Amino acid sequence: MSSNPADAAQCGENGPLAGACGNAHAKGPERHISLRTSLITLVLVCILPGVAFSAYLVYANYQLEKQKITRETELLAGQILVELDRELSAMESGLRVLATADSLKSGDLQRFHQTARAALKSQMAYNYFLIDREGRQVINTLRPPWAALPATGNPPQLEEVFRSGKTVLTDLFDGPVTGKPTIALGVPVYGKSGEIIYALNVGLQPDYLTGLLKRQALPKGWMAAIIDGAGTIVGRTRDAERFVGQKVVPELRERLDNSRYGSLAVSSKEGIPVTTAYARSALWNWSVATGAPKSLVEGEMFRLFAGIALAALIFIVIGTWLAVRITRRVVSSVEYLNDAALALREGKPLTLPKVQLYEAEAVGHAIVQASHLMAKVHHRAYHDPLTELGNRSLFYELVQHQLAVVDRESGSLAILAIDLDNFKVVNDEEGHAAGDHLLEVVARRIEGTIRASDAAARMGGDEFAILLFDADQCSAEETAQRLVARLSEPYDGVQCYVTASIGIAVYPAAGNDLGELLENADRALYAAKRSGRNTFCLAGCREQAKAS
Ligand SMILES: Nc1nc2c(ncn2[C@@H]2O[C@H](COP(=O)(O)OP(=O)(O)OP(=O)(O)O)[C@@H](O)[C@H]2O)c(=O)[nH]1
Repeated sequence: MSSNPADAAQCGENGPLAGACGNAHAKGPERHISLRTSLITLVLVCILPGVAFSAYLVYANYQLEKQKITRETELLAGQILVELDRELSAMESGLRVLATADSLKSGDLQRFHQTARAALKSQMAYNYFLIDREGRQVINTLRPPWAALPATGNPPQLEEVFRSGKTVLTDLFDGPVTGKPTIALGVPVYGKSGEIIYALNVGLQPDYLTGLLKRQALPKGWMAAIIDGAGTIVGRTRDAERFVGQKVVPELRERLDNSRYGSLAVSSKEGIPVTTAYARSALWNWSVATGAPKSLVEGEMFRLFAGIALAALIFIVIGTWLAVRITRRVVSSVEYLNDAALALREGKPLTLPKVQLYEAEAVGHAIVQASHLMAKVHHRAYHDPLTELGNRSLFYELVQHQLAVVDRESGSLAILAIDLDNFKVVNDEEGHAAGDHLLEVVARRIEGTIRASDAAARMGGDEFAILLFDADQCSAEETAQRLVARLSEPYDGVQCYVTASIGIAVYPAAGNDLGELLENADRALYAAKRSGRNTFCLAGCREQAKAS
């Protein structure tokens, strides 16, 4: 309890939870956090690290996936390049065999035309054409052997065949006969004396290279392209018609010029961000590039992030909802318990407070038990154990209280002081038990004689007192008259004749406060005794007793 009555009063006025006030005073100002805030914090503390860790795992997985995809694009670029090299090498071998045809060496170009056309059927080649040392086409399987052929328009790269005698793979150029984009693979044709007399070339269409790419097992959404030595796209898995003949994006071009293989993040010709890998052939100076859209990996990551965010949101909503429910339960239980604890001071037995928590229920039971104990103590403090009437303390409190009411409402009240006559004789002659019994009967007779709204008390020994509410002199005297008569009636089991004397004090005539009223009532009582007992006397009236 607070040592300062003012503080205690203040605590009492602070509402149902004022019980906590005492501690706050004892320990000084403390930081108070509501249960709801604490529980919501708990929910967040439990959920957020899990969310952060999950997000980290998703991000780490994304990085791994990115590395994996980079490796796979590199691997795929290498595989396609091997395939391309193999195809071109096979084509070169066929071309070299064709270059040794007797008809070429003997100069029978018409017969060679037939041989070449026949060879077309077994090759993926578009056409064969023969160029002499002056760069003129002398045979083209796209034209009859006697037809005139363009004297110019062949790619200068093919001149290298005559210079070095090596196989040459040209970049993309517009075929002088068809006017269509073409690639040529040329080998030397040696004459009888061992000099290079022609360059025999096979023409390839970009469709052939695109077809080669499409035969590869590319994961869904991926793309691949074949790039010539000038950085021009010569085959492409996606939108080949649109992009074949165009240069690759500058970033890739730069990388192709500087390294044989590698990877980079770049946007494709369509503007799609792709993880790109490239590999340049050691044989032909051509490259293969493969690309995996970043959205495949990032989309998966964003889907996972969205899933985590949604799950976290659901957990937070459920956790908060539970926290609010638990808070309500705890707070309502604490309020009920607090109300019950405050009601203890009234000294009335309580019923179990309405609590929703098992732990609070145990406290509630303890409070109920305490209330029963308090009620007993309270009853004992204010009641006479023998007669069960109120005792002196209760009587004084009642009179004090009623005097305040009467003053406010300009009413009246009367006090009757009663003392049994010759009661000692009962004790002496019939024993203490008989005396006790008689006192109990006297109490019941007093209660039966006054109004239910009046109050009777045993002041001690054989003395009783009565507070008559709203009583004036006349009604007080009538009541005293009835009491004297009732108490003088015989008592079962008691031989002695017992009567009672009564002193009456009417407020305000007989005194202004409790002390004066009691004193005057006692005086009147002794006046009644002096006037012969078994009668009553009004305070302030000189022994004007009325015999019953
Ligand atoms: N049986 C019993 N006797 C009590 C109790 N309390 C007091 N007494 C007795 O009650 C008597 C009261 O004394 P008095 O009032 O002087 O006796 P009285 O015979 O009534 O005398 P008057 O009032 O002058 O008529 C005493 O003998 C006490 O011992 C009680 O609780 N039980």
